Amino acid sequence: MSSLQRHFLRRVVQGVGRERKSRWSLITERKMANVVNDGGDSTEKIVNGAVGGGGGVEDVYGEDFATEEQFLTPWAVSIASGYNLMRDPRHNKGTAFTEKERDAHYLRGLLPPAIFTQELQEKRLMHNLRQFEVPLQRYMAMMDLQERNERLFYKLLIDNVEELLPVVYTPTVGEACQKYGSIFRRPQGLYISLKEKGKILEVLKNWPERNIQVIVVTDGERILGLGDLGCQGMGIPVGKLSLYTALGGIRPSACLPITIDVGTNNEKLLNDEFYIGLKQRRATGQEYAELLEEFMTAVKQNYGEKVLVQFEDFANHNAFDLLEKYTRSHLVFNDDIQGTASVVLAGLIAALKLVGGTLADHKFLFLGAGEAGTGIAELIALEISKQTKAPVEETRKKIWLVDSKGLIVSSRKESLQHFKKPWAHDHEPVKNLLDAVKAIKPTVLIGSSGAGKTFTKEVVEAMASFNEKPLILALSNPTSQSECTAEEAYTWSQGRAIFASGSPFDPVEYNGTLMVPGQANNAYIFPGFGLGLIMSGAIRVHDDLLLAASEALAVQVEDEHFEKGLIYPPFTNIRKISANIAAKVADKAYQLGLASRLPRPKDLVKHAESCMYSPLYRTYR
Ligand SMILES: O=C([O-])CC(=O)C(=O)O
Ligand SMILES: [Mg+2]
Repeated sequence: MSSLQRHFLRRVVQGVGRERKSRWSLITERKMANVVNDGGDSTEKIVNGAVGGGGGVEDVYGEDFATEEQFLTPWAVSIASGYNLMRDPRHNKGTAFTEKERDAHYLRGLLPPAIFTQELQEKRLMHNLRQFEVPLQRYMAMMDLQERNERLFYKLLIDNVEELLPVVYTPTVGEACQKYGSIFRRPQGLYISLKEKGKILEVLKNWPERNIQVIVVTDGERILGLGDLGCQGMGIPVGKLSLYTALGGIRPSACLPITIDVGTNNEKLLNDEFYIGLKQRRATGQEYAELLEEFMTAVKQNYGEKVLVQFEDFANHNAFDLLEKYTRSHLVFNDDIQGTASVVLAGLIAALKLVGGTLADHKFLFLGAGEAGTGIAELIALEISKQTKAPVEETRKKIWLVDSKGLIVSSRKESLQHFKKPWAHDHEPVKNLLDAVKAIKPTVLIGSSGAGKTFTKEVVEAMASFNEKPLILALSNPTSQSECTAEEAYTWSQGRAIFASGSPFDPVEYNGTLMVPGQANNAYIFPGFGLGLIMSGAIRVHDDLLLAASEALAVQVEDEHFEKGLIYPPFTNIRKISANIAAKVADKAYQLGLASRLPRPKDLVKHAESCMYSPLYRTYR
């Protein structure tokens, strides 16, 4: 018996209860088996699990996978029919099961007689959701829906993306992580703690899905700008992966959220009776490195080398090292360093239409020299180098960073962490941000410190005193950590600032004009970027792929957006945007010889669209 067969058998034995045979679920499992067995290289559409764009098609899985014999193999026994089918969020349709399905799948009497369309269910749920005034209640209602009816969850999220992104993602996900222990209902991902040391491969095998394409992993040490939330950081991988599906079209069963629990240094959590993690201080050094090494090895062993591992919300001191260590052996991507960099670069490229000049004509000042700050700075330097052919050592000199000790200058070089060293330029010491703004006179001010309210009135006024249109990006999340609000940026610059922030702000009226702030959030990039990697079968990430993603996003800002002062397109079109990003990333991967899925599809945009998961219900025969 193969390990896959054993796995399914285990699922059956683990009390799935009834052993009624239902064709569609068998066929689903067979398809997964095929994908796993052929190493993921069957047709691309199957690889990404979207058949003909999904929904509404009779028996979309086709009959060809199933023979009577396969029906009788033990591991292929139906895992859901009747009551269990309704309890299976991946296949449940609730009141939308048709008469035929109710007959065929033992659902008679288990549902009230009315049959709803998915649209009507959506309308009802959106109405219910809007009754909750507290964002966290909306978050919990959405998580409940995801646990109950996955396709409906994604339909809501995709159709109402601007309204629901702040609910399942920043800022609300931040609060959810802070309170994760009390609101915890069902595990939504894998927890790998120090207790699992030596057994990580086995733990991975406990996850019910085999064909994983994207893992988002955190160790919870720097959750958004909220600091160490330990094991409760799980909300972040869960939220990011729901965006991978909703925004990038990766099918949900291919997504795996993981939290690595090496303890927490958060005293409040250590003393909280509802804390769900290990109650010990963080393991560091060799103990930490060994656990991560075991994890990365197990991931590759279990899922192959094309699984994308996205590092999320690790603290600076681990994030850079992990990325550097695994970038040559695994398909890894750090969203906070690389995803944020790519989205900000896109915004800057787009903003040139409003502020004029080339990137090389601008001067950049950052508050915050961690993952986001140095990641963005480096990508800007690379792009300028690409455009001007100047060496990157030169182009870095247009970029200045301020950390907690003031402007980073060469006289500090010895005491700097390695990721700050490239930014230590010659200048006399400057103690604080305001003085740095006055001394450097940047055209672009970027906040990436995780510290809220740090772009004070004086700082914004200084920016506005020597820039006609100061470009101000307050990237820290969630909203409470934003360097300034949209209203402050507009008011203090007399309505001249071009402003975008990591967490969303509502439009602001200034002197009778409605100012619309953009959201410079990595959610624009990682879903499409990941799709591009997956559909091309990329085996490594390269900086040029990030640059390709930035350029792909920037060109999708249209005149009507610029007229409103926006430097990002609205999220409403995000799936189309993601398909375009995916196509450009895949194209670059093919050019660089990093793509393993051959032959290269001719029309990569169309191909990306055809690979995307559709949340529409399927009809079960
Ligand atoms: O999650 C977000 O909204 C953006 C992000 O990666 C972070 O702030 O760490
Ligand atoms: Mg993050």
